[in-house]
Parts: sequence; C-alpha cells; structure tokens
Amino acid sequence: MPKVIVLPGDGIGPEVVGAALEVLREVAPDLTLEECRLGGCAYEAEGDPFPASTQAALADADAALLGTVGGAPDSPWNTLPRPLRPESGLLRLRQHLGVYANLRPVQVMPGLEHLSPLRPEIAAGVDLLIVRELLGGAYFDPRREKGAEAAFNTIGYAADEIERAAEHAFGAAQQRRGRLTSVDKANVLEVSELWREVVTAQAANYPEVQVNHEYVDSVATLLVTRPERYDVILTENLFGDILSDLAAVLPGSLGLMPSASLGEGAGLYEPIHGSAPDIAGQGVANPAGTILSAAMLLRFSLGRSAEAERVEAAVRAALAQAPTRDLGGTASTAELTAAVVRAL
Ligand SMILES: NC(=O)C1=CN([C@@H]2O[C@H](COP(=O)(O)OP(=O)(O)OC[C@H]3O[C@@H](n4cnc5c(N)ncnc54)[C@H](O)[C@@H]3O)[C@@H](O)[C@H]2O)C=CC1
Ligand SMILES: CC(C)CC(=O)C(=O)O
Ligand SMILES: [Mg+2]
Repeated sequence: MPKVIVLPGDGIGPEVVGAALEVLREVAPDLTLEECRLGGCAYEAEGDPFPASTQAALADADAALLGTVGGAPDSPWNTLPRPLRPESGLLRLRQHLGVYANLRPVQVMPGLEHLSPLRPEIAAGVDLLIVRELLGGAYFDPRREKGAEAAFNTIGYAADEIERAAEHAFGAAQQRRGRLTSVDKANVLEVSELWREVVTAQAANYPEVQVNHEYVDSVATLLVTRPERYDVILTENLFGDILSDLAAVLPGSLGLMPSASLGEGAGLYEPIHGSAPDIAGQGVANPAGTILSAAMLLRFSLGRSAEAERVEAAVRAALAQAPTRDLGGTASTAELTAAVVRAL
C-alpha cells in the first residue's frame, strides 16, 4: 500500500489539506495517510520546524502532501534564529527529499475564464508550465550573512544543478507543445550567463524542442499580457518563486495553483501559496490548489493518471458551481470541497 506523509502545517494549511484528504480518500482509499508536523506547529510541539519524527516517517514514504507553513507578520516565529523558523523547515524538507525540480502548472480551465481578472481574450486557453529549480540559488546559499550594517545572499549555481532541473523542463516540453523559454538575467548576472550556456548546450540533445532565452523583467510583463507565448518556462529558484505567484493572476487566484516537486525519491506536493494568516481559521480558504496538488501526487508519485484526471475534472466542475471568496464567489472551503467530492 502506498504511503503518503501528510503535513498540514500552519495557517490555512490544515484547512486546505483537510479538503484534499477528503478527495484522496474517495479516489484512492487504499493509501496509507500518515500525519506529521512541519513548520511553526512542529517548532511549538517538538522544538524543530522539521523534526526528527517527520524525517523518520518520510524514510519509507512514496510521497508527501504539504499544506503551508509560516505565521503572520507579527508572529514570534519571525524573530527566531533562522534555522528554527517555519520557512526553514520547509527548505530543509525540500533538501532532505532532494526535490530539485518544482513543476508549477498554470491553467485557465475551459469554462473558468470568467474567474480571471484579466480580459477573456488574454486568459482563455492559458496552459503553461513553470519549472522552477528548487534546491539552489539564494535560498540555499551557504555563505549567507547578516550583520547590523550589511547583509548578503548570493545566487550561485553549479552547472550540474542547472542541468538536472533543465532535464525536467526539456522532458515536459517534449510531452507538451515543444517550446521551452529559459528565463534569466544574463545581461547583468554571471550566474545567468552560465545558466544560459548550460541550457543552450543541452538543447542539442532535444532537437524537437524550440528553445529561446528571455530576461526575467520582461517576462514579468509578457506572462500576464501575452501568456500564449509560453509553453514551458524554466528558471532559477528565486525568479521562479516570484513569477509563479504572478502567474496566479491568469487563472484568478493564488488559491488555484498546485505544484509538484520532484527528485530521485519521494515527491513533495503543495499549493504554491503561503499560510494566509489574514483568512486562517475562517473556513474560507480556496482548497483547489491543494486538491490539484493531490492530483499531481496521484499522477507523478503513484502513476495513477486516470484518478488524477478524475480529480481535475471534478475541481473544474466544482469551481464553476461554487467559487470561493478569492474568486469573487461565496462558497466556503467546506462547500467547494463537497462540490468536488460530488463531481468525482
Ligand atoms: N509554501 C509555503 O508554505 C509558503 C509560506 N509562506 C508564508 O506564509 C505566510 C504568509 O505569506 P504571504 O506573503 O501573506 O502570502 P500568502 O500566499 O499566504 O497570502 C497572500 C494573499 O493571498 C491570499 N491567499 C493565499 N492562499 C489562499 C487560498 N488558498 N485561498 C484564498 N486566498 C488565499 C491570502 O489571504 C493573502 O491575501 C508567511 O509566513 C510566509 O512566509 C509564503 C509562501 C509560501
Ligand atoms: C520557503 C517558501 C516560503 C518559499 C516560497 O514562497 C515558495 O516556495 O513558494
Ligand atoms: Mg512562493
């Protein structure tokens, strides 16, 4: 029986993960679902945001499903020594699992164009994939330092770190529309120059994939004005973090965006949004991104594509009937989840 570690986390995490579990129990009742702690809740209970108990449970797991971690701007968690903060727990989890390729699909589902704040002719038909390198760059810089007068983080990449993330992007482009846009800042940054050289060299192995390179600042505009230009976007950790939140404007809400993080072992599945302290505990969070992350788990970690498609179709149908507040509707988390379960 496949084993999935469930990490509800902080803020709205337990609410959206609860919704995804309702759906998973319907479509995959044979899964062993084991709940563990990650983030601020783990620090409070066990003194560590990525505790040994969670690490031990992951040892024989097939996948992990995560909600969100982190506190409000005034949370005491934000002044803890950095390794003890909730977000460090998440970074350590990603490193522990070795999940270097973060897949963030951006889709405006047919019939749901009206949920986008953008004009229908821009939003209609959007279907792109952001492949974000997840274990390198500024977030994992070992030389990071903060003094009273100065602080720094460096964006560093080794060629093989770029290569292994790019493999995923080329592979995805082969399966999709055959176009790969590598996003960097090579007009200013040496690290981007190397990024561009590595991706260009790799392109020779994928003659059927059409590759181009664009600067991240320009992509920030084009992504939300001419999204049809993009099929697969490949980029580094920090740029990918920012561009994927921006891309959430296309379908209409951060709450709709799922992700899969893949390496050589168990995969990690999580919505791209944070713990939304402004709405936590109110029962109004949009659970669609987490439910769609569970669909990605079924597809990538368990090879259950038919069940994944069932879930995706049910989410599409439910969002048409019962949009949540972030989408201009009135449905609660529980109401949207019930609509998804009914539509399965
Ligand atoms: N992967 C993770 O666990 C992440 C954690 N964080 C942490 O989350 C906390 C809050 O960060 P913010 O910058 O406020 O970003 P956020 O993504 O939590 O919230 C941004 C805005 O989007 C809304 N929102 C997010 N998810 C939603 C959903 N499912 N349904 C409806 N509305 C939703 C929020 O209410 C808020 O207005 C911080 O502690 C941050 O460090 C931030 C990003 C990712
Ligand atoms: C460590 C996380 C808080 C970074 C983030 O925002 C993300 O991965 O989307
Ligand atoms: Mg983010």
